[in-house]
Formats: sequence, structure tokens, C-alpha cells
Amino acid sequence: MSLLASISKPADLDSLSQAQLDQLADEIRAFLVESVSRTGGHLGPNLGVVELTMAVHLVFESPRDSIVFDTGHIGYVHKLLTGRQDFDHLRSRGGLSGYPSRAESEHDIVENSHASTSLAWAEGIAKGRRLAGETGTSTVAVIGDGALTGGMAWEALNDIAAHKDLPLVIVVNDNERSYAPTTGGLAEHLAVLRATRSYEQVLSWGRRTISSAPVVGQRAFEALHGMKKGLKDIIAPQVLFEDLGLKYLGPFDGHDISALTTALRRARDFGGPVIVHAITEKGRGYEHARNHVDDQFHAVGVINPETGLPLEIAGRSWTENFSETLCEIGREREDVVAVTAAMLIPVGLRDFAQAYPDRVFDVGIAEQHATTMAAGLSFAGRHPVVAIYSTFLNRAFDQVLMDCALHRQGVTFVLDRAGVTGSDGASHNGMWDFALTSIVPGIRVAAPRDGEQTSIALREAVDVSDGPTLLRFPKGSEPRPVPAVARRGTLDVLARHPAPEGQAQQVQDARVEIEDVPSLALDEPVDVLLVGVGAMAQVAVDAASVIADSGASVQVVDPRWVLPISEDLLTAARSARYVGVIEDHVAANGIGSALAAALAETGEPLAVHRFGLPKEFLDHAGRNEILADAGLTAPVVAEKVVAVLHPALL
Ligand SMILES: Cc1ncc(C[n+]2csc(CCOP(=O)(O)OP(=O)(O)O)c2C)c(N)n1
Ligand SMILES: CC(=O)[C@@H](O)[C@H](O)COP(=O)(O)O
Ligand SMILES: [Mg+2]
Repeated sequence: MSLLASISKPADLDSLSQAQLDQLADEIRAFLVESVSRTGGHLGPNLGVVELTMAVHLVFESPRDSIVFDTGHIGYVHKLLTGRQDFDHLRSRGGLSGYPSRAESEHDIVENSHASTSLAWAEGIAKGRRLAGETGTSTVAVIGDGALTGGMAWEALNDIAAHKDLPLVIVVNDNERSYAPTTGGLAEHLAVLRATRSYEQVLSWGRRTISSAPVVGQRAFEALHGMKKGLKDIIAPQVLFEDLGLKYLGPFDGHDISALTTALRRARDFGGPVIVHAITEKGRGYEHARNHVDDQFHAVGVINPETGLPLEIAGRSWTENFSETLCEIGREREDVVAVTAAMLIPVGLRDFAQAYPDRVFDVGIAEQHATTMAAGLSFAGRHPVVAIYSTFLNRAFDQVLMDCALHRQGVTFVLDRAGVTGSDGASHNGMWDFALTSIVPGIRVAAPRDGEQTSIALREAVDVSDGPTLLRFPKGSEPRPVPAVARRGTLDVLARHPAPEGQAQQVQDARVEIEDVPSLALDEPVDVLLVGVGAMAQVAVDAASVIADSGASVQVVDPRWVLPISEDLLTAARSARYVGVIEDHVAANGIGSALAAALAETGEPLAVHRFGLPKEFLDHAGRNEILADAGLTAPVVAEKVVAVLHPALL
């Protein structure tokens, strides 16, 4: 039986010899490569924390001691050591979550994958324990160098430093990378600290040799130690953490279990906040990860473990389409600049950065800063495009509201991963952006239905200079183009059943240029109006065909610019007996709610049937599985509409 198979709880580590611990680390690495290659997941980050996680569990006694993993994507080894070794369905329905999960284990505390929160969590836990009179327990946060660039981390460090007797251990997992190499002054500082590692090595050599020499040994060693401290201060004059008043230990080799356990025991027994700086390698032990330039296999799909090459070939993604259009705009408009929060490649800014290196700003994992800096860029005559995952904009709401919108700054937000993402679990779904932005005065929000509309919306957005604009699209491959039969203003008519005289029910060829027909009649009475929002447009078109078979007249529209609600959409809604809005967003406070509110404000309240996501945190599963669970499929939408209509139709 493998050593790994013999580990069912952290205490099982205690009986292992150093050689066995090293063997276990090798077994875990081999397991991760084999298993995550089959399922996809955060292979690189977890290969980098094998020894570190083992050392944490050797020194601290989870769950009596609390161990918080920042961002949570580095929790695989922790799971393996806490009784969860079936990774066959990792991040799939019914399988292990890709992040800590309280439902899975008492050892798991923070499930949310939003970076930079671990120190606040840990400080709160430590303070709460102290108030509860608990003694002898420890609280540990494991935070990456990338997450350490987040504002929340520094808010916490500032506060923690004021509590010199708070028993709190902060393990900095420094692999020099977020996805790409970590940016900013902190990254440079950590690099300097890493450079002093050689002094640690000299010091430990001194501890082993000089101090053992008879008589002069100890004095010579103390002289060396003093020199080392002095040299360290010269090389790293501002040992940031120590200047904050925090005890700093390190840097240590984050793959040396013995060195780590020694340091962690010192930290545990210190009795106050201690930072233990561990230097690790993302993708350690797997050459394809180590050699992967973009992100050292930060998050892989299904790959061939022998070659490291992907086994799943995806179609052209929404992100790629955005990237191409932004580069075109960049050629035409030198005022357009781009901003990312440590996700240059995932959000599609690589090509723009290569073409215009001076016009891209990677601010680290700092979305709030990114947003307000964008307001400043706009004030200075640039037009910033802030490319960000929908879910991560949540934390920058105040900056959108009070920096960009209040000052009417022309800033464009491009939200990738909007709607259901699925496999990354509840904290990654971008299902709240309409709700958040619908209350922002002056913002204009677009939900393009396909790649072509994304390009059009982006161009329209960067042309707006008197307030923020935002467009959002989902994860993955872009759909087949969804053609329109007519257009009025920003509203596209995608289908009509029956078709007006001389008009096709539905245009098959999306390449047909749609003329804007201001006189297009939108107020012809119709039984059903379906509003297909963004990527749900095709669902609306398909559902309309089924509804029409029941004898009802149906019109399908795509508002394109969904907020604020347009007069054209209000006109279309007033002409219908039944209005349904289909959106990849929480049904509560989405576009359906905004339409209902707008109708009510005009004194013509009308029931708007909202087809959206439940106001729940959705467990990890495939995107299409979750959309189906929510009834966001054409057959289910059609069935619900006809069930309401039929009595009236009979
Ligand atoms: C607020 C927020 N922004 C962006 C992300 C996306 N993200 C996930 S992991 C990661 C990099 C984290 O780097 P680091 O903390 O150094 O951990 P590592 O992956 O290097 O172990 C980023 C940017 C996130 N999870 N949370
Ligand atoms: C942990 C984290 O926030 C990211 O790594 C996220 O998992 C990436 O998601 P995508 O795979 O959608 O880029
Ligand atoms: Mg890192």
C-alpha cells in the first residue's frame, strides 16, 4: 500500500520518518499530476505546496487549530491529508470541490475563492478565540505572493501588527507568481528577501559548524548572526513586515519539510503574529508545468500527462473575440488603454499588451485599485478598458459607483466569466453583475448575444466618454451567431411568429447587415414577448418556435444594451400579454426585475416572468448542468410559457 493511501487524517503524518515524509511528498506529486491531468484543475499551484501543506499539518492540529488557505485553489494537498483522496470527479457534479468546502470536511474553513481574504479571516478567528478564553490553539493563514498584493491583505496586516500578542501564523507561499510573475513593489521586496536566503543558508551552515567549535564557536556564531542581520538590513533595508512590527521568519525553502516544521514550531510558540516566508516553485516536480511560460499550469483543462498538452480543443472563445476587437480598436484609438488585476492572459489582454506594452496596466490582485485607477486614467484623457471576471468586480462596486459613475468617467468594464461558470463553484459564478450595476446612476450595460455583437458593443462602449460602460459575456466558446430580423435603436428583433407580411420569421444568415429601422413597429399586439439577454438569446429564439406551435403569436427581442431599460424595450413589452425575460443571472434584481420596475414607473405595471438563476450559492457542476437545473433551456421555458398562456388561448 502506498504511504498516501495510509493517510486518512493529519495525525497519521506524525509517525512518519523524514524519509517517509519525503516519499509521501513524491507520491502526492505523482497523484496530483495523474489525477488533475484527467479532470483539470489547479495543478501548478498545488504542486507547489506539497511540502508546505504537509509541514503545516505536522505542526498544527487541524481542526483544533484553524488553517485558512487564501483563494482556496491550493487546497488539494490539504484535502488529500484530511481524508479526501477520490479526486476522480474533482470540480464536477458530485465530486470534490476545487476549493475548501465545509460540507466536505471539518478541516475546511474558507470556501470563497476570492483572493486576499485569508488574513482577515485568520485575524478574526484568532481574536474570537482569545475572547472565548481559548488558549493553546493556533490560527494559521496560508497566503500566496499574488494574494498578498490585494488590498484586503494589507488592511489585515496593518491591523494584525497592532496586536503583538495575537497568536497568528501567516505563511507566505512565495512562488513569485500569480498567473504571471507577481507585479508591484511587494513582489520586488519579496524578491529581495528571497535573495537573503543565501544568508539563511550561510547562517545555518554557521549554526552547524562554527557554533559547534569549542570555546570561540558560540561567539563566532553570534558575530556571524549579527553580520547576517546587518547584511539583511543592507540588502533588504526595509524588511517590510518587520517595519510593520510583525515578526518575520525566513525566507525558507518551501520544499524542505524539516526546515519548514522547525520554523512553524517557532512561529506557533512565539505567542504573537508571525510571518513565515516560504519560497516555493509553482508546478514543482512536473517539467511541463515548470516550463509553461504563461502561468506554470495555474489552471489546466484535461491534459496528456506525458506531454502536458491539452486533450480538449475548445472553439474560439468569447475572450478571444474580445481580444481581437480590442487590438483593432487599439490601432484606431491611441487613447484606449487596458487594465487587469493580475489576469492579463485569462481576460484576453495578452495580444493588446504585446502590441501596446505602454498602454496595459497589471496592478496585481487589486480590483478596487484597478477600478479607481481607471477613473484617474479617464480623467487624464485615456479611455481605460478594465478587463475582469464578473465575480471579481463584486469587490469593486463602490469604486464603480463612487469613482467612475459619480464622476461620469468614461471607463469601460469588460466582464468575462459572466453568468454561470460552474466548475469553480459558487464564488466564481458571475451572476450578480446586473443587480450591482442596475443601481449605478449613469452606467450603461450591454449583454452581447454572440461574438459579433460583442465586437459591436465594445466599439460602442469605448465611444462613450461621459460615464462608465460595461459589457459582459460568459466563459467558454462563443455560440453560433444569432441573427436578427430587424432593429430599432439598440433593440434587435430576433424572431416573430407569425412573421409580418413579407418578412422572414427568422433570418438564418447572421451576415445579413441589419438596418436600423426607427419606424419599425414594436407595438403590434402579440401574445408573448420573450427577451433573450446576452448568451440566452438563442434559448429565447428556440423557445419561441415551440410556443408558436401552440398557436400563440410570439416576438423575441435582444435589448443589446440592457441597462438602463430602453424606451424601445418598454414599447415592445407594452404590446404583449405575456412578457418573459431569460437571463444568465440571478432572477432577482436582474434585467427582468429592471424591466418590471421600469414598466411600473410608467404607471403601466405588467407581470414580467423572470427566467434566471435562483438567489442561491450554486454548487460546482458544469455550466450547462446548472443552467438546466435553473430551467434556462428552450423546452422548459416554452413549457412554462404555454402553461400560463393556454387557458387564455383556449
Ligand atoms: C479577487 C480575486 N481576483 C482574481 C482572482 C483570480 N486568481 C485566482 S488564483 C490567482 C493568482 C494567485 O496568486 P498567488 O496568491 O500567488 O497563489 P499561487 O497561485 O501562486 O499559489 C488569481 C489572480 C481571484 N481568485 N480573486
Ligand atoms: C482560482 C481562481 O480564481 C482562478 O484560477 C480561476 O479558477 C480561473 O478560472 P478560469 O478557469 O475560468 O480562468
Ligand atoms: Mg504565487
